[in-house]
Amino acid sequence: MSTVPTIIYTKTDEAPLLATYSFLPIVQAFTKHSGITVETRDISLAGRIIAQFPEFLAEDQRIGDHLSELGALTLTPEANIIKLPNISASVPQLKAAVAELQAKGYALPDFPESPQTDAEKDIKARYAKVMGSAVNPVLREGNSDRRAPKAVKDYAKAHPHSMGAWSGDSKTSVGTMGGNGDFFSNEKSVTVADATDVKITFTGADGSVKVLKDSTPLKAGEILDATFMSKAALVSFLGEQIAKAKSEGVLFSLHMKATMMKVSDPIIFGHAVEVFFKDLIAKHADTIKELGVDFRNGFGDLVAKIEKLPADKKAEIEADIQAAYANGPALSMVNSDKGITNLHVPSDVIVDASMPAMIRAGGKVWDAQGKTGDTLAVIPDSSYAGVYQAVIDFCKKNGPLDPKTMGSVPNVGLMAQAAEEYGSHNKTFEAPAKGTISVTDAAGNVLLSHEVEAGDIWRACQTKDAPIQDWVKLAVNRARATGDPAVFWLDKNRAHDAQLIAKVEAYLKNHDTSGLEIKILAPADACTYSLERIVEGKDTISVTGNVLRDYNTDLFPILEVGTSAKMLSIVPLMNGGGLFETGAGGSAPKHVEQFVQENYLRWDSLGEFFALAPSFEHIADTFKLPRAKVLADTLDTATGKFLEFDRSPGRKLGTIDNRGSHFYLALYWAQALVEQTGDLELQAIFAPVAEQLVANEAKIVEELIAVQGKPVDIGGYYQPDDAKASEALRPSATFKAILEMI
Ligand SMILES: NC(=O)C1=CN([C@@H]2O[C@H](COP(=O)(O)OP(=O)(O)OC[C@H]3O[C@@H](n4cnc5c(N)ncnc54)[C@H](OP(=O)(O)O)[C@@H]3O)[C@@H](O)[C@H]2O)C=CC1
Ligand SMILES: O=C(O)CCC(=O)C(=O)O
Ligand SMILES: [Mg+2]
Repeated sequence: MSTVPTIIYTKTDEAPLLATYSFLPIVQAFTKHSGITVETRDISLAGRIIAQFPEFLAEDQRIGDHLSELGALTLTPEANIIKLPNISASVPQLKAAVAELQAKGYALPDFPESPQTDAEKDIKARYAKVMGSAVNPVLREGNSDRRAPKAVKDYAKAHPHSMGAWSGDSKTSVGTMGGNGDFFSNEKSVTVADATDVKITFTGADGSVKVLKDSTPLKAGEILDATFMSKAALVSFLGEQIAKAKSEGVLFSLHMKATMMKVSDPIIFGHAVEVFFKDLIAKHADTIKELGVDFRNGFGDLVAKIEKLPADKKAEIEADIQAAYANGPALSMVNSDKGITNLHVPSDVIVDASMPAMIRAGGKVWDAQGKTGDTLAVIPDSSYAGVYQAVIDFCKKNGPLDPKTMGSVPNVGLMAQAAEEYGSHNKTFEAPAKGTISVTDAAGNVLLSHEVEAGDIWRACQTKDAPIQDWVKLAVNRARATGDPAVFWLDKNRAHDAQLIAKVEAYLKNHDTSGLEIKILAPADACTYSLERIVEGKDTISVTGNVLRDYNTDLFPILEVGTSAKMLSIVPLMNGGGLFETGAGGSAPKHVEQFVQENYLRWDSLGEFFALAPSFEHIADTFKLPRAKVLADTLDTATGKFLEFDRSPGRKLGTIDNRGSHFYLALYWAQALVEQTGDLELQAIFAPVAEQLVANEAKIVEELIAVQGKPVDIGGYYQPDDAKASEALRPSATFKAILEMI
């Protein structure tokens, strides 16, 4: 065990990275006399790309594989990681990041779209390692406990965020395939009694055999599922939905998770683009082929590549694009000013955040004119789509939820060791032809098999037993700690869930559940049950699998407290370490755009504050370091005061932004350190600091606000220049000087 208490503060991307330039120096100053070391590790997209290609780069450009290092650390009891959100890159983002780094002098290889040689295949495989959700599954060696702290709920009740109106005649609804060839309907699941190693094989109708994955070790008691989405069913479903949106006069929107489901969902996304623009694509098939357009990267891939065409050809295609828009249903927009539609980039619209935002807005999305309208929200697979329909039905009947009075739905999520769908990407395949895909164990027994057609998307998912036991324990602990009902969102009619229910029922018996209300309900029913309670101001713990963990921890926070940035998000690692995620949301790309345009950062760091307190507590416990507990308690007090005085970033220029909010946190933290009497040495150290911060409040705030309103250069998007970014994010000389006193 390491002897120096160390917090690893992750260096990530976009808005959280910008916030780090301002906040980390504060954390380092406040921990300086505590015996705690605060170090960073670079898990940004740029850092992860660089780490893959050492031999292409100069010595001083190389970065070690910090992600693997942290992955190993999560297996140890002293692991203590503050994990900020990072980019889960789609192909367009990956290419943009590579281009930026190349322009900065990094001799990285281009991303090979269709690799031919072994060397190109190796390069593509290395890039594949950093694509999509490549970070979280490595670090999440524990299950998740996400909830809105009481102070945040109280704040939302006192300062309710806006909620769009919902009327009974809203035409918004969810479109999903249902029992028609989707993942839900085709799922098969087994629990293996003994450890084994399974092989995934495709056998063509012509008798040819291809091993898709040679080895997947399973532990005793592990659940293994397999399922597929029929391409034919999907394509015909998408055609129907597009026609339906048009006939109902609502905006068509598609909601996928192409980042986390990085193999299956870009394929589905690509089909949606191809169906929507069917005539255009048929008419220009040859040109599209020549240009090497890949619709899995979104319609934007075509829009970008036609730039290379001669002017007349380009104009012809552009006119046909306009005709396609005019012919189809109106498309929901990501950015109507720039003409970016829902189908442009697969990572622009991500279901966990996009559906709650739509629901919060009263069932509305943006149209091409910048107005809002009702939508047919298409979520092809029906495993979880019903949850959103349940919320929509509830709001249509009862009107919008009221943040002033509503209860809460915290979440206990099964995610350790890449549980369920989010661990499926290395076991997801597009069927090469008509045939059978089978999973056989080490003894040659067929565990699962499906008849597939060319293009069907087949996937297998694993869920280990130890994480399930840990998850059940965590659920019981939360129910005991709160007295609230705990509902397992599991559907006995779904193959995987049926296996899980058997385990849940067995493992609940290992715990004292007397007096606790524990239920198992199918997801949509569990959602309705929780909503019926939420309007009565009651809390209901949602105990879910990995995907619903992701969905629910944006859905309920966004409705309850306006954003998932304010969530406490703890991952008690199974070997005793702690992973403290900051909030439950992402890296807020649009905040960066605003920052570089007008030097204003709207990012709210409450998630970071909430993560840091239990991180200190973990150190206090693990290293028997009372001073760490003092830091935790005083930070808690400071965060409470921060909420009470409403010091989160404002929404408009001229108010304090992220940097000002950090100043106030520092001020309140210093004051709390002075007010405590348990550690007199710390009290003495922080007395002059608190005094200086109070005395200079007006000056510091003025210095922080003075820089707003003009563009600012941070020297890069994916890899900002540290010196420039640090200067931009720490514009108050007075505040800096006071921190240096510590
Ligand atoms: N843990 C992780 O590493 C996660 C990473 N991601 C990644 O983040 C990127 C963007 O994902 P996306 O789905 O757009 O979701 P985001 O959560 O980044 O953005 C959705 C919106 O949430 C609001 N928001 C989120 N966090 C904050 C914050 N701290 N302060 C203020 N507002 C906030 C903002 O909108 P508003 O105007 O409504 O306030 C923001 O535009 C992707 O690359 C995705 O893969 C996503 C989720 C988790
Ligand atoms: O890892 C990712 O890509 C996103 C994670 C996420 O959305 C979540 O855990 O809530
Ligand atoms: Mg999420």
